Amino acid sequence: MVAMIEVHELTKRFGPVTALDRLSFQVRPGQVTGFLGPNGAGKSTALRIILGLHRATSGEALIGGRRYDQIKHPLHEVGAVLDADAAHPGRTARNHLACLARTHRIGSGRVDAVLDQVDLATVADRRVGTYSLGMRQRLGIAAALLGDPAVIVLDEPVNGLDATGIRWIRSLLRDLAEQGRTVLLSSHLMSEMAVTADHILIISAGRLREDVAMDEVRDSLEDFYLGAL
Ligand SMILES: Nc1ncnc2c1ncn2[C@@H]1O[C@H](COP(=O)(O)OP(=O)(O)OP(=O)(O)O)[C@@H](O)[C@H]1O
Repeated sequence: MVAMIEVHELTKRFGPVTALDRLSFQVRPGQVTGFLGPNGAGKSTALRIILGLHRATSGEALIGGRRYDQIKHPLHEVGAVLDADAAHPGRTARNHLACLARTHRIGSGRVDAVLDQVDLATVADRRVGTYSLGMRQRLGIAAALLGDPAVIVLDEPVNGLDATGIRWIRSLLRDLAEQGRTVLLSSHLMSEMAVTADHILIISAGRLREDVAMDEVRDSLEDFYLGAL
């Protein structure tokens, strides 16, 4: 189930704006990789191209050697959390996950498994509209894990979460990486990356500035980061 993310010379223009400028990097299995950069650096754009939601102007992004649109059963291979509000507020969490499972030919037993994994089992029959932000984040993660994917991509997963929620996500991501999965998460928070990521990719103005093991820079991360921009 090992799969790498490979980004080759990715360029994305929105009219006159160059959001990504020949961006290249690889994300390896078995570790948490942090995708770090200031607001507007191009992080979300790159993640959206990796996940087939934007088309690149040039270059390509591959998951396990294939573009997202070439993957036959994407939920089985890639789990993504881009937006905590993807579920309809009138639905229960269980219902939301069961529909996703049915649509993607995932066994219904996975619904209970992921509800347990994200600690929502006791509230699974409540409507999502009554959930806190932290609970909605957990539900987004449950949906991403439903197909037991080897690759997990999260855009700013700790935004708006309290200390307990942040610690919970951190330990979940560590567990997923230890299981040999490829975990990529974006953030503009260096402090969060210092305790979560094994490896960091720093981008600014759509270009890769650094690609480095966290152990090499942890002690001076702020200086390193600001120096890289
Ligand atoms: N759909 C779009 N249309 C036009 N410009 C866009 C679009 N999406 C992104 N951009 C521009 O591309 C650049 C990169 O934006 P992006 O959202 O990828 O950055 P980011 O690193 O994710 O930032 P943030 O941390 O603020 O989310 C910005 O200049 C942004 O304004």
